[in-house]
Amino acid sequence: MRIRPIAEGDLDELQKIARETGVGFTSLPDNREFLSDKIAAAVAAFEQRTPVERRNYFFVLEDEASGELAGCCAIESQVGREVPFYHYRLGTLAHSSVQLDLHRTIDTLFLSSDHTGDAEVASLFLRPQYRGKERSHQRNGALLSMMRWLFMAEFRDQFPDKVLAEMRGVFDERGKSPFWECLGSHFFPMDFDEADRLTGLGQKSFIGELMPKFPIYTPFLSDEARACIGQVHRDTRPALVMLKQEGLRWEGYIDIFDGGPTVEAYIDDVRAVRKSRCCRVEIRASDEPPPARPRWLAASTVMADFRAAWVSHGPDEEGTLTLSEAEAQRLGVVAGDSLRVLDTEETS
Ligand SMILES: CC(C)(COP(=O)(O)OP(=O)(O)OC[C@H]1O[C@@H](n2cnc3c(N)ncnc32)[C@H](O)[C@@H]1OP(=O)(O)O)[C@@H](O)C(=O)NCCC(=O)NCCSC(=O)CCC(=O)O
Ligand SMILES: NC(=[NH2+])NCCC[C@H](N)C(=O)O
Repeated sequence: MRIRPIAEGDLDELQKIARETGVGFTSLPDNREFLSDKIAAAVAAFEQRTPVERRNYFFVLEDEASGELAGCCAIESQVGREVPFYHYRLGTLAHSSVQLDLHRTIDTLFLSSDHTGDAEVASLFLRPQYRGKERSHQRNGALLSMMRWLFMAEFRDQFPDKVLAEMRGVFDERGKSPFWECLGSHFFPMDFDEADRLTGLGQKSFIGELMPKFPIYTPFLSDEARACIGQVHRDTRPALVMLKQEGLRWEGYIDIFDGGPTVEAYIDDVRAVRKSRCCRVEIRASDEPPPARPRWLAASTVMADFRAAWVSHGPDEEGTLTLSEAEAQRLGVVAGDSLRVLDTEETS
């Protein structure tokens, strides 16, 4: 399995993935023209033809044996530069009366665009047949999620100080979002799917304009809606676990439609950004069977034709990484090239 930038020829496969993503997966609506534009924008980003603050790097995970796309992920260099990027921030208002000797604090949602200019990791999706439960030895989900930190560490000067991720919120068994039903639907007369589709197509700001701007006291929401605040969709839990392991935290920002949490960090504080390092490649003649659970992640140090994959060993004390022929080919390197590596099991 290897990661590479998306290419023009991937449109059919990307559309298949878009159909599989399901409710609340905003960034991949099943719209061929949109997906085609997304690919073109990504190709231009990897070729560094777009300004650094407008780059949407879109990666795919490719099954070398079948040529099939197993999944995808993305990094947006800066959000909210073209259209406003809204959240609700969960804050506290204190209400007190000295005369009555009463002091109350009430949770309140404030409309914000505090994350304007931050980078975003997004669009993390692995087809079900490639997920942990089916093929636990391959750590495909971790490869997709974590390779983005190697990319950001390598091209650090092209990213801002902070990074965020918006997580899919909670939906009931009928696919309805209790948060949307209680809040958004009063201001925008359509179901969540339609609002989410418009958002994915880039029209979130226009919907955002119509959402309530004054602070919302959460006791006015239904119990079901309140219970969604900061909670994620079942299928998104592994994605959140992986981000938290890298040090991203929920600071009280939520999605204005489904209440899903936004997690964030300073890029320089992200564990994998801090721990990854460059090494020089050597090639060995013999092949060995891959380890039962790969721990070393390697990625290109060049942007055009970027690659990332698991490798069976880490670098030695001199910083030399010895790869098998197959690994070198997978990563598009020859002896003497450099790669960025990460020990994914190294803690803190
Ligand atoms: C998120 C992924 C790609 C993850 O892939 P897998 O399911 O194969 O993951 P996995 O290898 O089984 O697990 C990854 C890590 O999470 C841990 N883990 C797995 N399941 C867990 C659970 N239920 N609760 C807590 N932890 C769990 C494992 O220990 C593992 O770490 P170790 O390997 O270290 O043991 C997939 O589940 C998926 O496509 N989900 C549906 C789409 C989705 O909701 N995507 C997120 C949307 S939100 C978004 O895109 C923004 C976030 C982002 O871009 O990162
Ligand atoms: N609250 C939400 N539903 N946010 C969107 C989450 C999905 C994911 N971050 C994406 O890029 O599509």
